[in-house]
Amino acid sequence: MTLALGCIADDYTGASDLANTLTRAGLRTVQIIGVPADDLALPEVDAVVVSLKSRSIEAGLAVSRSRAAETWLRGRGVGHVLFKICSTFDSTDAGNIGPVMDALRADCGEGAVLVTPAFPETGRTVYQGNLFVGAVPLSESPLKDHPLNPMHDSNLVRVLARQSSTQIGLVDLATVARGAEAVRARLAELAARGIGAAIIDAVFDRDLETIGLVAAEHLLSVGASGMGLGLARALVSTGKVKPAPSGETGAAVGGLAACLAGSCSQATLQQIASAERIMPVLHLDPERIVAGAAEAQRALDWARPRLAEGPVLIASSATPDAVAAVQARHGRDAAGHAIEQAMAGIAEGLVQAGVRRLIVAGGETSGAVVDRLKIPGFLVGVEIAAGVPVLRAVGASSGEMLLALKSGNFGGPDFFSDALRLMR
Ligand SMILES: Nc1ncnc2c1ncn2[C@@H]1O[C@H](COP(=O)(O)OP(=O)(O)O)[C@@H](O)[C@H]1O
Ligand SMILES: O=C(O)[C@@H](O)C(=O)COP(=O)(O)O
Repeated sequence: MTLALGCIADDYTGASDLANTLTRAGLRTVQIIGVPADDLALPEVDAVVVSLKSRSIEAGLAVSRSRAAETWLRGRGVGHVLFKICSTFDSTDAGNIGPVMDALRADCGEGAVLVTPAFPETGRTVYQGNLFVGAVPLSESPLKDHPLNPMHDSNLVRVLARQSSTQIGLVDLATVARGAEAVRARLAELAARGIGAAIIDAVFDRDLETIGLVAAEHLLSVGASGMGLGLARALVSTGKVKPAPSGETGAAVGGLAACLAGSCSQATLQQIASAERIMPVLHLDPERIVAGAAEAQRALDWARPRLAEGPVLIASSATPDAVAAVQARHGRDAAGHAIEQAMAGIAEGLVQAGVRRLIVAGGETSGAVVDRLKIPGFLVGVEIAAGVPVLRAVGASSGEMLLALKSGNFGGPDFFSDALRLMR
């Protein structure tokens, strides 16, 4: 079997968002956790999304893991690799988007790489190289307060230039609007000037379709789910993939249900407030989490007797001021890591207590949870909200399980009840 598209995602929620988009566009897609073993037997699929937890780790490690994933994908005959990043370009001046892009580009010998985080369905658009989140520039959006990578510059040409060793160009919306031939010509012109990557504007899905047609002729692209949409539609429209009906509809799993939230995004804080009306919610004390294992144990002792009555929600999420206070005392990475590991321990305890339907809010948080549960991969089911599908765990030691890995920023106010309704 030859894979039509290989993807390397820098976090697990991002990977399931992309797998969801590819599936909806007609590509049979599987999401794999970590770099797969050489002898992994794949089902009959068109696309593989390799999920890494490489967004917020040291850049050198992100590069080596991404390279290993690329080698695996190319070894399976993949012509085009999409490096999936966040639609809000989550990164710091140290990386990891630039260093990973540079390494993958060097490995495959690509000229100029097309880069766009645009994902109009969730309000992410790019104009003149500037990223908008809904109606506001990135630097004025809630992403300015992200606990791990606060975003203070909306101009992605500048942001990527600070992270990359190559010069960064721009393919503007006027060029995209003129169609694929105009984009090809502009890209060739940039490559001839030695420019190794270009932010490309996109405001509507039709822009992404144009971008996808050109990107699919190359070896590498960098983008969010919108780039995935463009590539998938190009693969279908050029006859390289025969579209399949979307979404697996396996048997109900049943079992107990629980929700975990480690995202501190505005959207997640609102969703937690809304969940308080329909299920018991425990707010963890971040100070006590950093101090030791007792807080995770308290959470499990609180949850166990309640689970038989219905779903519960356990959250570490806090407002920007409270997050800043914890980080000032313990350091950003140490606090984040301790809280992620506590959430992973709680997830493990919940599964031991019989939870088989688990919803996790937050990308890094989801990464820690899925790693702890040692889930090797997922099949994509129905869509709960834009960018968030129901996932069926494949090969997990706990047996049948349904999960939803929600990007902190995604989903409407009633996301938790919306998800529980669809996770049977
Ligand atoms: N109360 C808190 N104080 C400080 N950091 C927190 C708190 N709660 C969660 N975190 C950390 O914030 C980060 C949130 O990132 P993530 O899970 O990726 O969410 P998102 O999807 O919103 O980016 C994680 O590292 C998490 O452990
Ligand atoms: O592209 C996106 O916005 C998401 O797919 C994504 O990457 C989510 O990251 P987190 O917000 O850290 O969950």
